[in-house]
Amino acid sequence: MVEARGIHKHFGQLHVLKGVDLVVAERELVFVIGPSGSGKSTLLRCLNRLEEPSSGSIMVDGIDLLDRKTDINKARQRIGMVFQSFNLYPHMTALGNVALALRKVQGKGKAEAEARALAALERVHLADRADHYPGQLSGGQQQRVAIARAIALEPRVMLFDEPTSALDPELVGGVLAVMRELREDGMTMVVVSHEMAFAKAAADRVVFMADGRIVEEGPPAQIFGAPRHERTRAFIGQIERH
Ligand SMILES: Nc1ncnc2c1ncn2[C@@H]1O[C@H](COP(=O)(O)OP(=O)(O)OP(=O)(O)O)[C@@H](O)[C@H]1O
Repeated sequence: MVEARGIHKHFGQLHVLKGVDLVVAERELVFVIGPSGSGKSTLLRCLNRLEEPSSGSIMVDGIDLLDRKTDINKARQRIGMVFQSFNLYPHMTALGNVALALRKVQGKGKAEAEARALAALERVHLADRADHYPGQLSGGQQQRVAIARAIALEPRVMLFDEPTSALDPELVGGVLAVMRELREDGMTMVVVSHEMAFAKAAADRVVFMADGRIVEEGPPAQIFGAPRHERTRAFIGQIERH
C-alpha cells in the first residue's frame, strides 16, 4: 500500500531523514517510535507530501506521489491524516465538520455528504453528538470527529501523528479504541505515537527510528522484548523505566 524508498529530507543545513525505506502492506498497522527529533513526524508528513522529500520515491496505492504529473490533491484523498491537534471548525457542528470535507474535497451534494458524515460519526461512536459544536465536546470526542472526517473520505491508508498527545489521560482510551476498531476493519495504518501499550497490543510491526534512520523494525514482541540493536535496547529501557 505504501512503498517509500531512500527518503532524504533536509531543512536547510539540517539532514532530518537520511535514507529511509518504509514499506507498508495492505491492512498492516505499522507503529513508528523513536526519540524526540528522530524524524518520525517528518517521515509521516512526507508520506502524503505535506513535506516534500529532498530525494527518494513514494508510491501509495500504486500512485507515484513525487511524479510531477500526479494530481496531488486527488492522491491525498486516498491518504487520511489525523494530527495531534484536531483542527475542527469551531462554528460548525460535528456533522458539519465531517460533511464539509466531503463537499469540498469530493464535491458531494449536501444530503449525500450529511448521510456519509453521519455514517462516519457512527463508526467513531459519536452519532448522538452529531449536532454538537467542538466546544461542547471533550478533546477525545473532538479527536474522534477528526478521525470520522478522515474516514468519511474512504482513504486507503491512514496516517496518525501523535493522535492522543494533546489529550488528558482519561480521554486517550476512547481514541485508541476507535483506532483498534479501524485496524480490525482492515484499514492500513501508520501511527506515530508514544502509546507503547497500544503498539504492543495492536501493531503488526514496530519501526524504531533514531537520528533520521530506521535502526530496527520487527514485530512488537521483538522490539519491546528482545531488541537486537543497542540503540533500540537503550530507548526501550528508558521508556520502560518511566
Ligand atoms: N519545518 C521544519 N523546519 C525546520 N526544521 C524542522 C521542520 N520540521 C522538523 N524539523 C526538525 O527536524 C527534526 C525532526 O523533527 P520531527 O518532528 O520529524 O521529529 P520527531 O521524531 O517526530 O520528534 P517528536 O517525537 O519530538 O515529535 C527536528 O530536529 C526538527 O526540529
